[in-house]
Parts: sequence; C-alpha cells; structure tokens
Amino acid sequence: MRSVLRQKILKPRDVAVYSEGVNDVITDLIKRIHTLRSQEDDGQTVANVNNLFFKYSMEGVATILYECRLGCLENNVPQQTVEYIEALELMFSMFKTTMYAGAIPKWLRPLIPKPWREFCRSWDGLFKFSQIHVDNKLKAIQSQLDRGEEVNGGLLTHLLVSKELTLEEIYANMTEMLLAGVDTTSFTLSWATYMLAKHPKVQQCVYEEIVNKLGKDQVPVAHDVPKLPLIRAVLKETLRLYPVLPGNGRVTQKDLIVGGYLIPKGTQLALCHYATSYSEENFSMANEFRPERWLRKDNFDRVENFGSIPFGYGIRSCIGKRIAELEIHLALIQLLQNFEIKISPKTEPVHAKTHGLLTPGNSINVRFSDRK
Ligand code: HEM
Repeated sequence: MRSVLRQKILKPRDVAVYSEGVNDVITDLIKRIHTLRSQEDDGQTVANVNNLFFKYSMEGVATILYECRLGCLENNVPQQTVEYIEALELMFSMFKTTMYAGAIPKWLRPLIPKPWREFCRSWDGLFKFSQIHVDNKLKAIQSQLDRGEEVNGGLLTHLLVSKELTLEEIYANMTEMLLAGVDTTSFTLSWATYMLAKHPKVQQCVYEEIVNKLGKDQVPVAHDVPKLPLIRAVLKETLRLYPVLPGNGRVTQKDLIVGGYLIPKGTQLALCHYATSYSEENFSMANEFRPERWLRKDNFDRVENFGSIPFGYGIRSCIGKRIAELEIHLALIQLLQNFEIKISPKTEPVHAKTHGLLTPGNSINVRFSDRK
C-alpha cells in the first residue's frame, strides 16, 4: 500500500494538488462558524469546537480520499454520513473493549459474545461506508470509459485505474485511512485553536505574518505555507504538547545496544513520546507553548528534535502526515484571516486525557470575533 501511495500523498508537493478541494471545505467551515455562533447569546461563541473540527476533518479527508463531498458541514447532514459517524463513535466508545475483542481467540467468542459482536458491528459500519464511496467512484469511471472519455482524477481514481491493489485492498485501506484521518486531525486543530486563544500575543504574531506575507484576504494554497514559518511552528508546538498518539511501539529487528544496555532482537519496545516531549532535557521551558522554538535560524538549521515525533518515524510512520498538515495549515490560516480567536468565559481550563488517543478532557469553547 505504501509503495502504491508513495507518489500520491507522501510528500508535501504530492498533496499540494488537493489545496483547492480543501479550501472548498474551509469555505463551508467558516460558513458553519457563522451559523453556530449566531445561535449563541453572545453571537460569537462556538461551543465544543471539536465537534465542528471533527466534521471539517472528515469532510476534508473524504474530499481527498474519495474525491467527493459528504455534507458533514451542512445544516442537515445526509443520513449515510450520520450512520458513518455513529459507527465511528461506537468504535471509539468501545475502543478498549474492541481492542481486546480483536485479540479474543475464536473459541472464546461464543462464551463472551458482546465484545466481538460490537467489534464486528462497528467495523462493518465503517467498511460499508467506504465500500459505497469506492463503488460510486468505480461506476463513474466506468461510465466515462464507456463514453470513450479520458479518465483523470485524484487518489481513488488512481488506485482504481492503476489496478495495483485489488478492490478488497482498496476498500480496506480507504476504511483505515478515513478512520485514521478524522479524530487525529480534529483533536490537533482543537488544541491549536485553544493554544492560540490562550496566547493572544502569539496569535497576533502569526496573524501579522499572514497579513505581511500573504495578505488579509488571499486564499492560501499549499505553496504559500513555506512562506509562513510561524503557522508551521504552531502546528509542531501543538503536537509536541498534545501528541494525539501519546505513545508508539516497535519490535527490534536485530540486537541493539542503547545507552550501554543490550536490547535483544525481537524485544517489544514502548516509546512514550508524550514524556519525551515534556522533558526539559529535550525542550527548555517544556511546559510552555512557544512555537518560536521551531523557527529555523538559517537555511542550514534543521530544528529537528527527536523528543517530539508525533507522526512516528521511519518506514511505518504516519502515511497521512502531509494530508493532515495541509488540512491544518490551510484551515488555521483562513481562520486567523477571518477571526480573532478568544477563550469563551464558558471554558474551564482544558486538560488532556487518554482515551486511546489523547483527547481534550472537556469542551473547548471559543469565541470567533470578526477581524476588522
Ligand atoms: C495530526 C494528525 C495525525 C497524527 C498526529 C497522526 C499520527 C500517526 C502516528 C503516530 C502513527 C503511527 C506511526 C508509527 O508507528 O511510526 C500513524 C499511523 C497512520 N496514520 Fe496518522 N496521524 C495523523 C493524521 C492522519 C491522516 C490525516 C491519515 C489519513 C489520511 C492518517 C493515516 C495513518 C495510517 C494509515 C497509519 C498507519 C500507517 C502504517 O501502519 O503504515 N493519519 N499516524
């Protein structure tokens, strides 16, 4: 799968082509913010902003993966999409149970049927959704071919036309990518918004950089992002403080000596990069939100720091990293062009909690005030 997707989503320039589609989704996100805040007494607050970013992330990633719109940001979300969201919620609400369910041996399943049944029900719901969208695309391609037209398109079209993967493999991988690409992106956007709201001076600097380098009204595309090092630094610093996957693991493939200790081949290693991200040895003033720590001093400065590897590293690192970055950078730029983001008095201090993923422990409520 990785080798098939290599040319399509693994580099920033590969995903740049999706800017236009993502920007259409951002237009809807901003409309939705106007609608939601108009329903509040102060006309500015969006309560539990993660609900909104969940819908944005789902719409954004589906635009790229399935080359279609789902209607997540509409006032009336289509039934099919509602059912998918319910299946996803079931998956996550049963996260621990379903994780164990996957490991329950076959002979034990009839004796404790519920976890396995729920496990299958949630996955069937997710898989069905992918199948519907993949099949729709397949039909559309077939009709184009029947009319003798040339078939061009994005990721799914490429997978279906190139036939490098079987249809089953495409269903399965699309299901996995959609699942992996929604909460991860939405939690990160929620934390970034919360951090910007809590740090108005940082927010002002980022806003000024956007206005100076891009303009107040120009819609950004992927190629603009390198001109805006602060927006990239905001994302890196957010993921340092709130890595959605707080831990990771690997099995050693050969004997290793690390720090004077022999780790034999086949050892299962757990890496808690949440801990390394907060270690003063790796980051000075580690508890503070300081995006500027990620700014390069010159062209040779790499500012890499293995204390924070929120997308993992190496051959099994996150395959959707460039998609997530595109969705988050473009959304943050446009949000800041349009609004000043402030903490709502309704928000209690928000701490992270682990629920499989690292999630906001309570609702993040923010005010989106129009920029003058
Ligand atoms: C801020 C957003 C995201 C974060 C922080 C994140 C983080 C991660 C991490 C830590 C891993 C494990 C990597 C490793 O073991 O080294 C991973 C794997 C994965 N991610 Fe992401 N991810 C994000 C967004 C996405 C998106 C948008 C997609 C899909 C479009 C995606 C698809 C995947 C897939 C398919 C894997 C499994 C890769 C494999 O096993 O080869 N992720 N992600």
